[in-house]
Amino acid sequence: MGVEIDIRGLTKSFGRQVIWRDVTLTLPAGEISVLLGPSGTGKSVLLKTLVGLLRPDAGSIVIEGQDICRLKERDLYEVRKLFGVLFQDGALFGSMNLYDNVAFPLREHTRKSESEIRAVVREKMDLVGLVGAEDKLPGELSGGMRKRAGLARALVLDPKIILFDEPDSGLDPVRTAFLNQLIVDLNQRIGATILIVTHDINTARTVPDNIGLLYHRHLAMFGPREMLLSSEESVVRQFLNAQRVGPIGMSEEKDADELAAERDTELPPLPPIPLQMMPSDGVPRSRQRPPGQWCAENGIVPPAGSFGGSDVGADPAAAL
Ligand SMILES: Nc1ncnc2c1ncn2[C@@H]1O[C@H](COP(=O)(O)OP(=O)(O)OP(=O)(O)O)[C@@H](O)[C@H]1O
Repeated sequence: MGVEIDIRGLTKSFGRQVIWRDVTLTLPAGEISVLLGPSGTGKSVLLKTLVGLLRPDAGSIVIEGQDICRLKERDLYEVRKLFGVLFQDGALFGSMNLYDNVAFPLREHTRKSESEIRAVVREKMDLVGLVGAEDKLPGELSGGMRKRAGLARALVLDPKIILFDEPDSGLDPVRTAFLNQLIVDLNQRIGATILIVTHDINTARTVPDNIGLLYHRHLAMFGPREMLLSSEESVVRQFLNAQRVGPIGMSEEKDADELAAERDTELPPLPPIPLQMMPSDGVPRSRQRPPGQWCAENGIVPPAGSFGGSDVGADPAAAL
């Protein structure tokens, strides 16, 4: 089962460049969260800070009662075992075949015998649909296969937290849909806490339980998927609906003249909130909320046509 990550007042600068300040959010245990934000807003820096590869200037990250920002390197090494990280390109060793790549963390961090390692590698390769490709070198694989191999390797130590850095980068929409399904199925199966950094709006709208948006050196909003998808907050609305009208410009922020020029531009209505992606077997994940529940509980009327026209508050399995 996953663990909660409690982030309070996190601030990070490189020299005089403030990346973000006072970032506060809780990643709920066992839920899937997505982090969005224009390029350069420090999403990857946040992921690296979560696994202790970068130290923040201020703030805390509490996991299982320990503030990892205050841990010594030796203790951090133990905490890192809670994490599985899928980097953008899979971060595989080019000279090792897939089997050895996936076995690597087990050989480095455990005392398992080679036959035990074989069983774990086979299970994870099976989970990501790569059985039979064990002898291939990373260079012989497509981008999607490399990502899946990277995911198998991220899973071998049975992580309680899985971080995905742009899992959809370089993938076509079909492969992205398959990978997203794999993430949802994985969450259902092992209950890990998952954080996905992505630029893919479709992923952000359909996969997570929660969405966060980094913008202008702070966390503009973080909360349940339906809260963000029904938000009238201009930056959230612009980003999640991929619109040009709004405060985000080509180089992050529009200036006063640009904003004044579009003051009278009428924004298109919010698009319907789509149904959340279900696990392949149609059984809702343990932390999955029925469609429309958040809106109903908070007195928000979702945009017309939301949830595929299903009844608000209906059982997600029934909505398929
Ligand atoms: N180790 C570092 N030293 C100095 N500056 C850094 C370092 N790592 C990142 N930065 C800077 O931090 C800022 C945020 O980078 P980051 O890669 O986290 O952005 P991002 O939101 O993930 O962008 P993208 O969506 O384009 O991947 C950038 O200006 C980058 O140059």
